[in-house]
Amino acid sequence: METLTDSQFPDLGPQARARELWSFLEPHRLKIFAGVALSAIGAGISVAQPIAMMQIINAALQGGGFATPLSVLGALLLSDVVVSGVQSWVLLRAGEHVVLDVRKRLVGNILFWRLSSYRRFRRGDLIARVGNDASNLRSILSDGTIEATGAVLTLLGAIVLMVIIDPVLFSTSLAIFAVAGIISWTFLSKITKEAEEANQYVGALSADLDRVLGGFITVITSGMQSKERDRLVTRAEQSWRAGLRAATWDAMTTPVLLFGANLALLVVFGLGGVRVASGALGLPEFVSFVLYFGVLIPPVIVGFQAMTTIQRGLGSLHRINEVLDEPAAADAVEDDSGPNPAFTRARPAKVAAQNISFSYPGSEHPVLKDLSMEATPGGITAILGSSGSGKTTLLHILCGLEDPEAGEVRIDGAVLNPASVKETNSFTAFVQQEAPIFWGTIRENLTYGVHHIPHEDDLIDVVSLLGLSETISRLPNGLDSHVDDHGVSLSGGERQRISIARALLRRPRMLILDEPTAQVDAANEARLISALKKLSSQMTVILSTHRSTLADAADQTINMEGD
Ligand SMILES: Nc1ncnc2c1ncn2[C@@H]1O[C@H](COP(=O)(O)OP(=O)(O)OP(=O)(O)O)[C@@H](O)[C@H]1O
Repeated sequence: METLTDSQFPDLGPQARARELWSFLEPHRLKIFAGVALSAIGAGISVAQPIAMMQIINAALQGGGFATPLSVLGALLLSDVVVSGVQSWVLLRAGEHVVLDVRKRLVGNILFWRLSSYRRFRRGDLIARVGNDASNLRSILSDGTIEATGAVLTLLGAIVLMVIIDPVLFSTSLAIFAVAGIISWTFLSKITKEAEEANQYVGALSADLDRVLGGFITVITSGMQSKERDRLVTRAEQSWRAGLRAATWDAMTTPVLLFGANLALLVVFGLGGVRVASGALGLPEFVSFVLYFGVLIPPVIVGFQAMTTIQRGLGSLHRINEVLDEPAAADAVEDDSGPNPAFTRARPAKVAAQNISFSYPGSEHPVLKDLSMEATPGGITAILGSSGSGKTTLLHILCGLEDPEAGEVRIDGAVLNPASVKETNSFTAFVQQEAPIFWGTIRENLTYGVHHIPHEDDLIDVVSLLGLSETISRLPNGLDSHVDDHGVSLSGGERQRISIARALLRRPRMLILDEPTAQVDAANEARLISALKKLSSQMTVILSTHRSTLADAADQTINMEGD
């Protein structure tokens, strides 16, 4: 079991983290400033309460009227409740907005990545970043900022008034409190590091779970359930251990502060008593100083607790930014699925590759070396070669999913590059070897990525062309029957034929099929061949295959081994 090392948890430093955090908060600055302003008002109200109390004591000592100071105190208490309620509402809403924004940015980026970016992440880990890590940012605003801003402002107000009342008493008690504060502060960065590590392990747990679910039947039939369970439990324990370490630092923060506060309070009472006795400090001032000290302790504790919440949230920030830093297509905004209607039933694409070479990152052996080919426009070009000879890689390069290291692909004479790939995608249909079926109905799967809702007759034609009519008529709701996430209620051959039907419904100018008959029986293969023969005059078909029948039906064959 691999572990995640320290190098995966770079210590960015508080400034870098604050900058990163601000990039997410900035769009909601008005709500946040409103929340902070309300915090300031709330802090002012809290700080004013001991002053009102001092007025009441003065009135008692001097025999004055209580009515005014009492009603002022009542009004302050009431407004405190209202202001803190509104402030929480504003910041909680801002927190929800931030999470939504982060999720929008994450999915908006991920969906427009190049293939090379997908390979850098595990699928389950990406899901955890969009789910778990994005949610963690909410706590920065909902718990952290609400409490931290109120706490800091109350603290500042209390400090100013305490300095005015008795600077000597204040500086002595502050010195003791400050030592405890400095010690607690050092714990905060440790909390971020441990929280980030815990999140990394949650990501690894999700990725491992995704891996098991993806091959569930293999797991069961290989008798690997216990081993896989242990692996998942180990991931959960790794996250738990990091969480425990964060909790330990978190738990130590408050007691250290409380110890300092209690020590300082003893000094306030001792030294304050001496100063009242010597006449250096009046009794009402001493009482309000003690009250201010009481006002000061909770914000410090709450402020530090809020900082620990923020530190935990920051533990997710780096993981979110890793995803956002991956380059996405520049025009990652509009997604017009399906071929451009202008190309519908238009001429077949001209597809040529000139001297292309390609290696996968980290591999010393090139998969493709100086390869040139030209597909037959309006015909079938079959790519042949042994397993691992690079057929799929070539198909990916021909439709712009991968960029060759050397050489170029030309579509209709124009060089295919990341800028033109969207245009190419608009008239291309690609059928993967794995023939993925999406959660939804058969109809939704057939029309996925099809620009126009096809006429029912067209659907029925394509379904019958691929020999799917009987399969679909057996399903409870025909075309509107539901298939599950992995299409497991369909056979491999049925999945493959539905994927091909989907591609044909796009009416592409360039149809790319990766081993389209790998899971199809002889009768259905013959059916597919005659369909392709019929349709290929309208499109350029490029397919990879190991099957001789399919190769024999092609207008041209290209052997990857060069024979
Ligand atoms: N993402 C990847 N990273 C590194 N190497 C890869 C990657 N994908 C494929 N390869 C390697 O590149 C080579 C060509 O793979 P490719 O899938 O193109 O072969 P293929 O001819 O389509 O094989 P098959 O007939 O088995 O489908 C193989 O050696 C494979 O191991």
